[in-house]
Amino acid sequence: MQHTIREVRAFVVRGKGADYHDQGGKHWIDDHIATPMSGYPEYRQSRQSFGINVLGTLVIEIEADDGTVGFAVTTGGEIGAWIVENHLARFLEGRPVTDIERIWDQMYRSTLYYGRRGIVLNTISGIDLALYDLLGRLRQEPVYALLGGPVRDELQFYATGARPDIAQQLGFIGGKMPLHHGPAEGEDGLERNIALLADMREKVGPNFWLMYDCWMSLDVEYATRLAHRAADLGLKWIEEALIPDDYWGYAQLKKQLPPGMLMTTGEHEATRWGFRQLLETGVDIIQPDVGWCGGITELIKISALADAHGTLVVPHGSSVYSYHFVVTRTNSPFAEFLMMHESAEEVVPMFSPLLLNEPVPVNGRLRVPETPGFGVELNPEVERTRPYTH
Ligand SMILES: C[C@H](O)[C@H](O)[C@@H](O)[C@@H](O)C(=O)O
Ligand SMILES: [Mg+2]
Repeated sequence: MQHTIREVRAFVVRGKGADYHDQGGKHWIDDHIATPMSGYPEYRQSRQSFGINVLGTLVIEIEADDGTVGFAVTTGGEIGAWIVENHLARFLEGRPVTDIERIWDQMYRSTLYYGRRGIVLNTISGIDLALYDLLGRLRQEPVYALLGGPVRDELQFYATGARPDIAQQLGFIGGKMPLHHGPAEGEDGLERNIALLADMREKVGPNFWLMYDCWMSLDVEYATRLAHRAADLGLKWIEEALIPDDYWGYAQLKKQLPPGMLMTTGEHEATRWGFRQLLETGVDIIQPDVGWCGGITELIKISALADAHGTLVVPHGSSVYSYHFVVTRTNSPFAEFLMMHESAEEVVPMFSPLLLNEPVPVNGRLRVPETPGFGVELNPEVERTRPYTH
């Protein structure tokens, strides 16, 4: 039976949730982490000081003609809600739920004059994810079954956070740390970056994966020096060393890295075109966020392009939205789990407290639940507002 879309609704949630950088108190994720703003000392201690958490969470609900509601969450807040209600809803309401490709193409093409990447693609991603959630609920199938089914029984994860030593004890296959010091802090900062890595290598032994996430904070020269110093400590990959638009810098960095060290990036890239340009740099692993790159519909295309290049796709941590995708792709052998516990010492749901039934890895592994859609529900105790209607 064909179902049509009755209404699209957009809500905003403030605090934690999908805008996972929006944490309070003393959280490892906001503790002097190197960023593109680190050249300004006043913005060096905290990423919230320059606004990493200004957007907030965007919640998108899509209701079918029989009352079934699919939803998804992403980073987008009030700006995303405005785009949904005032621009994109027109391409969904009254249309078959299965019109996913046509809806995506119209959302992308109709926003090209002000979109292409960033908040507009976050919003398009959120709508696309909500459509897949709705379709899964209508068909009573998990999203991974709509994507061709699992190619592995369970997912294995590396953990991102301040404590790779604890991640090792918790059964993860590796630990990715945020880089704390960028070029503006000179040789002293570089030595401190290396000292932290050396200390962690001492704690985890020679074989546990250790990675640095540079969050767009470096230049080619500094990243090259850091990589060569870190090679002796077995750094497995250097992540997002440069700003996303510097494809030329990434191509240069890839040529200058020590043999065997991987170059990874992509969480702030979007669309098959952006990733085509990134793949031409020789990047070893791309890390699209399914809530930011264009959703499942676009990530399928990005992943196939990467597969043809022999490039792995390990999506940026985005909870169930990446798990249902990764489990169906042969070139996604493992996934990321972001440790959102404030000291990264415990496994807690990534988007907590926003979602009910949000699964987490146990001993670094997870069987994706067979529950219809993405298998999660919105927590009714989390306050949300609908700032616009149409
Ligand atoms: C840990 C990093 O600084 C970011 O906060 C993180 O969101 C992202 O870059 C990641 O790869 O998990
Ligand atoms: Mg990253």
